[in-house]
Amino acid sequence: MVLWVGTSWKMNKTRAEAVSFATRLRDAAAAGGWPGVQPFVVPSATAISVVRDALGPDSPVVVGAQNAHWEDAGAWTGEVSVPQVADAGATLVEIGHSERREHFGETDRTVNRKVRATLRHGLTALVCVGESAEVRTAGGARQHVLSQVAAALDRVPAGSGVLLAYEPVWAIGDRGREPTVDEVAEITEALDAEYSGVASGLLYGGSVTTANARDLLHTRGVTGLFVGRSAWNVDGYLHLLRIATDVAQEAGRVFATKVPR
Ligand SMILES: O=C(CO)COP(=O)(O)O
Repeated sequence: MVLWVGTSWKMNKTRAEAVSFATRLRDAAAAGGWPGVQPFVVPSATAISVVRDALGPDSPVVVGAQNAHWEDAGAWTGEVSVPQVADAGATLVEIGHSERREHFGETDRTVNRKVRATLRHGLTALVCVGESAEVRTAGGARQHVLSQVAAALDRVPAGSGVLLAYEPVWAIGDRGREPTVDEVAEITEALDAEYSGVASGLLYGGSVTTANARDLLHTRGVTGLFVGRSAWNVDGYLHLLRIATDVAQEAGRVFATKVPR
């Protein structure tokens, strides 16, 4: 068991900015790294290959893609496929982020197709789920998230290399509200009870900061963090990785000291 701590850069960073971030990460990894923590970065598709190269061949840092189509190739203008992002150096694909569900028509069905395509090619699928403010206010958060995960994992066997990220829509981004630990635990506990045998990690995402990361990592069911704004600056990300390393080494948690890419 490791703590997965990563960042999606969303639609940010030129290749030069991405390389400069990755170079600092490479140097920090060489200086001792983060025992018990699995770092990952999810650049725009344009920067996947330069980030992979800048990290170097033996880097412990996983590189991901923010999206990939369910078909391997074909007439799908504007899309990228799993084999294409793998060719660029990604070993993980983020699927079903709420911004993609809201703005780009992602549904539980397309999420499931993308998960299965990702696993078919041997990449890790990072499946994002989470309820809107309206659903939470109406008392349906737990049921909503459980049904999103059930749909995403339809016909996905246990131990396939799936990570889940619980990202409540109301907590994400500039207009997001920081959650309480109890709000997160209500969902992560339920996901842990239902899916700990299927998913190899359960991350929390949405308004994570260096101030709340420790508490979130101690929240029941949570085994990682998926971070936007607080990790877009490499110093912020390195700070979060140090916090996670401390949590990983605290008594009561047993983590591997070196994990494969
Ligand atoms: O969407 C997120 C990660 O996927 C979280 O974004 P923020 O950390 O900026 O709220």
